[in-house]
Amino acid sequence: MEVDSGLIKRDKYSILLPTYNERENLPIIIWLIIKYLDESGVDYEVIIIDDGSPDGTSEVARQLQKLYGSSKIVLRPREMKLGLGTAYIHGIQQASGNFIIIMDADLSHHPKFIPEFIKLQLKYDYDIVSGTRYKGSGGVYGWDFKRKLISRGANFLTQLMLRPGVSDLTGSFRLYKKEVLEKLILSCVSKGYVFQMEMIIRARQFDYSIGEVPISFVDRVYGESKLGGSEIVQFAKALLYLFATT
Ligand SMILES: Nc1nc2c(ncn2[C@@H]2O[C@H](COP(=O)(O)OP(=O)(O)O[C@H]3O[C@H](CO)[C@@H](O)[C@H](O)[C@@H]3O)[C@@H](O)[C@H]2O)c(=O)[nH]1
Repeated sequence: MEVDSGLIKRDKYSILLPTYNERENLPIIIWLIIKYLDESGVDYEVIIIDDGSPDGTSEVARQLQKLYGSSKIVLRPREMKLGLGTAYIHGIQQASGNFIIIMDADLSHHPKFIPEFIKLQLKYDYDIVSGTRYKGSGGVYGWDFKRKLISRGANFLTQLMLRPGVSDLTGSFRLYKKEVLEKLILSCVSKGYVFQMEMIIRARQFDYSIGEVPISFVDRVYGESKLGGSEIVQFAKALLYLFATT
């Protein structure tokens, strides 16, 4: 799909892929990103931010860089596990694009949606385009009842308490103008998964425009989610903090 050959020439998209134990998923997600973005004709790079995964993800990443070239695949120098929030910050520091796309590396987020994000951003000049599982044709596939309840509950409570007017607050598949993401990251206090929700709340504070693209979220086939009880506690604390301070 051609996105818009007139407008996109000046733009570059940096796709941030945080990884922790994604050895099996990484070659597939990279292949899919390259397929869909080469077809759409945009200029892009993929930045793999691995946290010293013990399963050898970084070795797979190095092989992929050799295969596709270092202008397309950028790697963060080897790090110990510093967490998702820090991974995003390191990714942005390495990004040479004027737009940043954040997505999971575990095949939950299909790269076929990226050209839709780009098209919507170009049409309305949105500061952020957020993937939504909870609007229009969006959906979640493969989660058990408990996980669906956690996600729905987190979204419902946040809508009720903070009224951000964005349908999916906990998802992480998003496109940002780079300067917008830099400002948001500096203003966010949360670490871990809850960070995604705070980004939207802060974006509303700064009056950034946000568009939404319905996406299908498919639970990973290989590997395990890193969401645990501590992330849920962190979410609840952050929600109360934001409710009290915004
Ligand atoms: N570098 C790095 N990457 C990490 C870390 N923890 C997780 N990741 C990477 O971040 C992505 C998402 O991690 P998962 O642990 O698989 O997330 P999930 O449970 O499927 O949760 C998804 O849905 C949530 C909302 O329902 C989202 O909040 C979350 O961001 C993610 O999209 C994957 O690419 C994973 O390898 C970390 O500490 N460091």
